[in-house]
Amino acid sequence: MVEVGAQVWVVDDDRSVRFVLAAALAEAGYEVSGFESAAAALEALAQRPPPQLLFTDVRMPGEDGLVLLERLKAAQPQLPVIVMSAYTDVASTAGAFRGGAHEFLSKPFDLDDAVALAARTLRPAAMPVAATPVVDSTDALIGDTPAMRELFRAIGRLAQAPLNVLITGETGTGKELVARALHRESPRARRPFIAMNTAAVPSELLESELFGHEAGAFTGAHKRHVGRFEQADGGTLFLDEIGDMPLPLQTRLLRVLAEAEFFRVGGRELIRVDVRVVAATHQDLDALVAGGRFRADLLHRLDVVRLHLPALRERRDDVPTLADAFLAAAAKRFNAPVKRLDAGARERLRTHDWPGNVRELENLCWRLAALAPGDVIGAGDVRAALSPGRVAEGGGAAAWDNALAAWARERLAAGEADLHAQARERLDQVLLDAALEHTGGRRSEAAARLGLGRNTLTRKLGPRGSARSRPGTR
Ligand SMILES: Nc1ncnc2c1ncn2[C@@H]1O[C@H](COP(=O)(O)OP(=O)(O)OP(=O)(O)O)[C@@H](O)[C@H]1O
Repeated sequence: MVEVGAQVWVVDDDRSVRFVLAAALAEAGYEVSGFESAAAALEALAQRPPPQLLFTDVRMPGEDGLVLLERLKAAQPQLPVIVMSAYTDVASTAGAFRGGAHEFLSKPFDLDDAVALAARTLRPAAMPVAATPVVDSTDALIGDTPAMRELFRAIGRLAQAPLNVLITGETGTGKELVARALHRESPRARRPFIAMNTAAVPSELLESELFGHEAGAFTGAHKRHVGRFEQADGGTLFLDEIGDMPLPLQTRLLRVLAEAEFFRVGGRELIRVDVRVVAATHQDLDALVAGGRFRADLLHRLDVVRLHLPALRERRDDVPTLADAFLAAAAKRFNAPVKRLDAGARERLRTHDWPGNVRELENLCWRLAALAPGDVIGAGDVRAALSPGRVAEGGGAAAWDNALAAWARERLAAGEADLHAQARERLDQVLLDAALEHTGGRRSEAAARLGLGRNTLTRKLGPRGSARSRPGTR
């Protein structure tokens, strides 16, 4: 039942917003008063009974809507406040929810939605939200499409709640950035954010990575190691690629999540932790559960709330904005003037399919910033940078392509026939050497980093393998 006759206040310096919202609410049966500033609303509050619901804009001359929210929450903690703003970034939505906003309404909004929201709000009692210190925002999530605005609202709201969150979405859609935003805007912001990519750690090391081990717990464990759970105490643990977690470890993780305590590997001391777990995956976990490869009970525990990140091709209007931001970041890093995209380039970017999502776009922009001649980037430059073989990864890809093409041309000119086999062998060698160097000779880790099985890596290493890996390493 809508509480008809309830008092609703609308605070906005924009007369037309005030007018149309007040009219729509009045038509729905509410008693509406409009105010053009925070000061006017506060003054009225000192003189008459408070309303049952208040809508406020954020940016207004004088004190802004968030200050008004703060004052209202101090004076009338139970009064639900709906914050309206054209700025739907995470910092704004989180700021509003942190200040105790009941809801966040992105402008421009549909009047019917606003009225429905008022009705919903006035039905049950409003939920008070704990206040926390404001934290600076970095790693801004960019996006202005409806899907992203919805996501930002959800992040703002969820950051305050001590719930586990599961983030789904294709590779490169920004899952880690969302996890960081959830942490940054949460009451845990001053404690650590610890990330672990399940797929990047060899399965035999995962348990000790997560829970730590005591000295001598297994061969090679010379010193006590504090696991990620302990490192994240009081903060947030981000478990990326959770779908890759082996079943036995899923069982252990489930137990730890249920009990908030565990033993280090080989340890006797019971470790208690207070950790919020945010997990992410690009896989369909429900399908993995159906196939018996992921525990249903673990999924339920991680998936208290699910945030889905749309693929970039589902929000094409964000592409030019993201591209501008990446070009600006690249220019800053190169200490060079910012390159601009002309209309053709923007359209070419918008219509690309982006299998690698935002990461692919980011890499492309860095290539364009480094390689496109001139300060204005045209459709031709974009097309060249998008040409096959250059799409997915890495700022050095263009140089690599050029070197490979030169090599191929040379061999073809020399009349050679089995170029592909030769190229593959070189590719394997270069990748393996780089990965082994990176991991200090640890083969399992090198294989995981390359996305190869350990047996495949050993096969590729061939006879040279035994000479290369260090004694005692795995
Ligand atoms: N909305 C966004 N605004 C700005 N940058 C973004 C956005 N989404 C993603 N990025 C950038 O794209 C890159 C990939 O993002 P991120 O690592 O969060 O993706 P992911 O979904 O976790 O990828 P994966 O599944 O491969 O781990 C990062 O450099 C990130 O900063």
